[in-house]
Amino acid sequence: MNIALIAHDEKKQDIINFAVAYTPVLKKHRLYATGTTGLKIAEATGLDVYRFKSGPLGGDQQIGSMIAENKMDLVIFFKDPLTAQPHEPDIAALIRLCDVYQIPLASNIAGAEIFIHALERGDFDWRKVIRNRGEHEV
Ligand SMILES: O=C(CO)COP(=O)(O)O
Repeated sequence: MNIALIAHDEKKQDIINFAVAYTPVLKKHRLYATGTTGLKIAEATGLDVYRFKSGPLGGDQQIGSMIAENKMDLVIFFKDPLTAQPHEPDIAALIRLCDVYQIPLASNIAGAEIFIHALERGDFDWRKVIRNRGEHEV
């Protein structure tokens, strides 16, 4: 599975803790991240993470582009609900594309923990079918 990992600054420690706790699961998948999030996860876990640009510099849009191309299976995006971001339109666009293409999105650690167990159980294997068809459902 291709998994995107993203966190705003106030949530970076959450995503590091999450990635450390679930390194054995995450290492079985292809990981993508926005710039700073990816760097911090790689440093903390040793996981191989493909890093896009930092969020405010277009990273959310790059991940959105992968969704539009049917190349992203799961998005874990720990948003900071208490701080205004300079790139709110990009964040909204990424979330919107998850909804357009039915891509599972966890926006906090509580949801992400459920996702990771679901991933282990194979609950997201339907994504392989959709991806291998080469086109989205919509
Ligand atoms: O801003 C972000 C997501 O909207 C995250 O970007 P960074 O991972 O580069 O901090």
